[in-house]
This record gives sequence, C-alpha cells and structure tokens, in this order.
Amino acid sequence: MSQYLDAEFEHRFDGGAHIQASFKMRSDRFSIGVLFGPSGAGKSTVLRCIAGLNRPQQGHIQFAGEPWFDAKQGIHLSPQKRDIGYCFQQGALFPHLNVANNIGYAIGYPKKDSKATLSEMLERFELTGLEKRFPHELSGGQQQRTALARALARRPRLMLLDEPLAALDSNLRIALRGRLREWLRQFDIPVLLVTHDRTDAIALADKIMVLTPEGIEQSGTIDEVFSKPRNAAVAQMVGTETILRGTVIQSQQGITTVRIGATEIQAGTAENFAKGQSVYACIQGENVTLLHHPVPTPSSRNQFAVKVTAVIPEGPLLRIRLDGGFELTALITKAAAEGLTIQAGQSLTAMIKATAIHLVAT
Ligand SMILES: Nc1ncnc2c1ncn2[C@@H]1O[C@H](COP(=O)(O)OP(=O)(O)OP(=O)(O)O)[C@@H](O)[C@H]1O
Repeated sequence: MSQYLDAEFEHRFDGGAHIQASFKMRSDRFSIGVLFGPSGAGKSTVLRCIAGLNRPQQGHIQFAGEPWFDAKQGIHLSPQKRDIGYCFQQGALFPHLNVANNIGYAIGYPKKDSKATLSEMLERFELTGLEKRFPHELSGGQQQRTALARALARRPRLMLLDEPLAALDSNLRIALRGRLREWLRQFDIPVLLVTHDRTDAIALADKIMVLTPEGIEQSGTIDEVFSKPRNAAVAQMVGTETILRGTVIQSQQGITTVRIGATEIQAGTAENFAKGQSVYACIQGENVTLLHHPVPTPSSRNQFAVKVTAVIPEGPLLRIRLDGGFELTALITKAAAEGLTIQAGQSLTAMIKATAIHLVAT
C-alpha cells in the first residue's frame, strides 16, 4: 500500500487564475509539509483542492493509495469521505456555540465516548475551564486552540492548516508557533500547512514546498531550500538578502570564480560551471562578516572593501546595507555592531566564505 499523499493537479478559475501543484508527502506518520509562497500563488486553493472543497480540472490526488480525485476517471470524493481536519485562518468557530459545543459538534454528540474525547481535547489544548465561553469571549489564541481542538477531535487522517497564526498579534504568534508543532505531533498524522511567513515556515516545516503561479518550484528540508535555492525566484522568496548577477570566469575543483561588475568572487560549488555562463550568486546576510580592516586569509574567503550605506534595526539584528561596487546586505547582532560602531558612510571590509556563496545558473 502506498504511504504517500500524492498530488498532481491543475485548477483554473473562471476569472483566469491558473494554479498547479505537484508534490508527495508521507501519509502514515506525523510530519509537517509547508506550502510556502507569496500572496496569490495559489496556496489556499491547493489546500481546498486537497480537502475536496474545490475540484481541479486535471490531475489526481491519492492518499495512502486511495483515489480522492482523478480527473480522467471522474473521481471526486466529498470532504467528509476524505476524513480530514481543516483549520482556516480565522478559526471559523460557530459563534452561537460555546467551546464545549464547538468541539462536541465535531465529535458528533451523543457518541458513547464523546465526553471522554471532549475532556481530553480540552486538556490537550489548555481549554479546561473555558468550556462555557462563547467565541467572542475568548482571546485570539484561545479561539485558535479551540479551532484546532475541533478539527482534530474527530481523529482525521490528514490535517490541513491555512495560515494558522496569521490572525494573531506578534507576541501571541511567537508563543503559539512554539506550541503548535508539539500539539500536532501528539496526533501522529501528516499535516499540510499554508503560510507566506518565512519564520513560521522555518519553525514548523519538516518539508517545505515553494509555490509560485508556475507550480511548486522547489521542495525539500528548510536547509536544502534556504541554503540552496534552485533559482532566483526561490532565492528571493526564501529571503536570501543578496542576489547578484555575474559571469563565470573559471570553475574547477569545487571553486568557481565569478565576475560581478569589476569584482571577482570565489564560490564553493559541488559541480563545475561552464566558462562564460551567466549565474546568480546568492548570499545570506548572516554569512557576511564585517571587519575594520582586511586580514590575511586563505583564498577560500572573499574579502571586499565596502562602504556602509544604511543601518536598519530589525529586532535583535541590524541589517547593514553595503556598497562594494555591487549591493551587499549583512545581518549582524546589535552586540557585534557595537564592537564595530557601525554607521552610514563608514568604510569596512566584508568577508564571505566561498562555501557561503551559492551559485544558481540563470
Ligand atoms: N473563487 C475564486 N474565483 C476566481 N479566482 C479565485 C478564486 N479564489 C482564488 N482565486 C484566484 O486564484 C489565485 C490564487 O488564490 P489563493 O487564495 O489560492 O492564493 P494564496 O496563495 O492562498 O494567497 P494568500 O496568501 O493571499 O491567501 C489568486 O489570483 C486569486 O485571485
């Protein structure tokens, strides 16, 4: 028997939007697959197609070998038959039912064991004591926990979450993000989660699938996708701070030299690139080290003279924009910046290891 959720389909809206997706994830154990992409890429539509709420025009969706949708064979199972839990962005609780009845509705009163299931869910989601409250009497976090409890109470085979943290303010979001994975893990089912937020994706994904209007551009672990984006579109989406266009001068023994404007940089590469080939050099801000002066260094480290053009605070970090004949961004901690007393107009040396420069063929 197949142990995968296997989806490959296309959905066209009358208005013209065309959404395509092709991916596989394990169906028989807990893991979180994150559909990540910009607004309008089609993330919610993909989720709705998996749920059976939208019917694609082409392709198939199978869960553990069971056909949920097959365009050629005319198969389209109803959402109930797919046996999934679905949690929307806003939670979408029944406003006229209290917490106990919102969850109880999903369990299907009056089942023999429904009382035990209800108290188990209340306990797991830290809702004990709030049973009689109505949705408008709950905080955002409590509403979201009730929605999760309701979606999971029926013990679905697959859990779908659409931007589960988006409606929460930032403190609550951070707190819930940390707990969400643990809550979901207890149910030992696969989870497909939609987000456009990079931090949510990093914190939650076992596997990330980057969705654009052209389909899933790249999938893999966070490390694979964030440190080795397959193309410039993915690099931009995953937040690689610097993407520079250049030309390969030479490529041998795992080191590729690339000309960017008047500067030559060395990048560590698994494969060789052709001389003259056009590439993007992708550099994450945390991999750029700033120094007052150049230091003696092996050729596997790049050093450039740069001028600080802007210093932008971002929480515990500073985003430092640099001009080295091309635009470069460094992300450093505030403590590190104090040691360097960084300010706009200052001349510094930027150092980047060759292995921290990822080349993408254009
Ligand atoms: N019912 C509909 N009728 C026509 N077009 C639609 C419909 N629903 C969505 N679309 C279009 O399909 C595209 C994908 O929408 P979708 O909501 O799936 O994107 P998304 O990636 O989830 O975006 P967001 O992050 O903003 O929620 C958009 O261009 C949207 O306008």
